[in-house]
Amino acid sequence: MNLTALPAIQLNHIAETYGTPCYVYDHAALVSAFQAFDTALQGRSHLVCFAVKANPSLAILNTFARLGAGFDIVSGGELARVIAAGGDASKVVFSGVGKTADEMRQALNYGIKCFNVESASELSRLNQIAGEMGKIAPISLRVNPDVDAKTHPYISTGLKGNKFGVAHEDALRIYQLAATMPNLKITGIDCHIGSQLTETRPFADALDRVLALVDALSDAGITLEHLDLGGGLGICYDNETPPPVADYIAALLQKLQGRKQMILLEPGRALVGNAGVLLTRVEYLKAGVEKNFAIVDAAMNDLMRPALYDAYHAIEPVNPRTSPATVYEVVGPVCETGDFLGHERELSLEEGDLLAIMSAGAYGMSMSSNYNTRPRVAEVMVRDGVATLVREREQIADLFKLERVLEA
Ligand SMILES: Cc1ncc(COP(=O)(O)O)c(C=O)c1O
Ligand SMILES: N[C@@H](CCCC[NH3+])C(=O)O
Repeated sequence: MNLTALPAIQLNHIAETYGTPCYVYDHAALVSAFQAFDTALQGRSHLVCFAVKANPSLAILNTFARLGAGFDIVSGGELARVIAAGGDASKVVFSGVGKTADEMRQALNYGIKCFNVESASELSRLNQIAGEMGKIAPISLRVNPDVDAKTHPYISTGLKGNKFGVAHEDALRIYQLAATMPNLKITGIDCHIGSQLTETRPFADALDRVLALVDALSDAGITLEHLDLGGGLGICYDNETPPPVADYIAALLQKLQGRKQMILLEPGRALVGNAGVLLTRVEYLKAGVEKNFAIVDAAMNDLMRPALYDAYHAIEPVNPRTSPATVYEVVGPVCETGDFLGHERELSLEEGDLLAIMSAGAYGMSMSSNYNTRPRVAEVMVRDGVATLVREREQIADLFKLERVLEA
């Protein structure tokens, strides 16, 4: 996202009206990111399932639902959000290695499109629960293709040693097992190899492995209605050069020529990452012995990606100054040395300045916490120049309203 998308005058106004820290989302950027996927898939039966974990804001889910999106969920909570936001349960796929019995019941009751099953044990549990409910559960197996996604190890999911999916070499056998289970219907195959991928190659390699399985399944008499190729397309945070959506999809479609199945994708970051910024104000400037610190009012609990993955987010002054820049560590008020938002940033700052932490629309608010008893921040969406508060800032009393002290 570049700051010209949301003019400084508007960001200043949002900060004054709703306070900081505050996430701000650009509706037009959300729409155009979704349309890039949808358009590239035109002419194929397809469903773009937004990965809710990237940003579960009701306003964002509702924006995508209106555009016809499906949703990739990983919990009963995410399913409830999709429904609350006006999403269509019949366009929901349910991923995740640890689905509980209650979550399975909830999803069966809503009539989701497909369970992306990640183990043989999960298959048995789902078969049993569907049977108890007198329902047939639509399933695909999430296959782990053992392909290196070439991304941060914490967010790589398609290698043999990862907990996700069933091993490629076990998949045929487990599909055959599924075919014997009376309360399951095999509808697809699923594969997701990791997040923030910046090359097409790992996607293409994974697809080759998936298609080899599709053919083996077909030879074994198991036909599929859809192929779910997961999410994972990266965005530019700094100087990465991920393929444009159209090129990434063209590379997949080239391999899918002659195949009739519906194509599902589960993008998260690519739909929301560059549609959001985190606004924060400089509280103090502090000259240390070795480093200068810009202490801002946002912290690792609001945006944990830098602390967790050493991830880079550009930091831009909303109202740039012309005075000479200083090199700052941009840090928050949390009591951890790992509480930083940016290292060695050249900025010209004064206390009270407003900063925008860029590319914060994905895995920002969704991974925020109340660490240090900090209320989660407000969220604002801008559509056609109008800013709307889509989530109120938490009140401190909210943070302990579920707690009790022991009686004396
Ligand atoms: C199963 C599954 N699908 C989709 C996604 C979305 O990934 P991304 O935000 O990288 O597109 C994830 C997260 O990596 C995931 O685990
Ligand atoms: N939370 C990660 C992405 C994880 C994807 C979840 N499967 C990030 O911020 O980059």
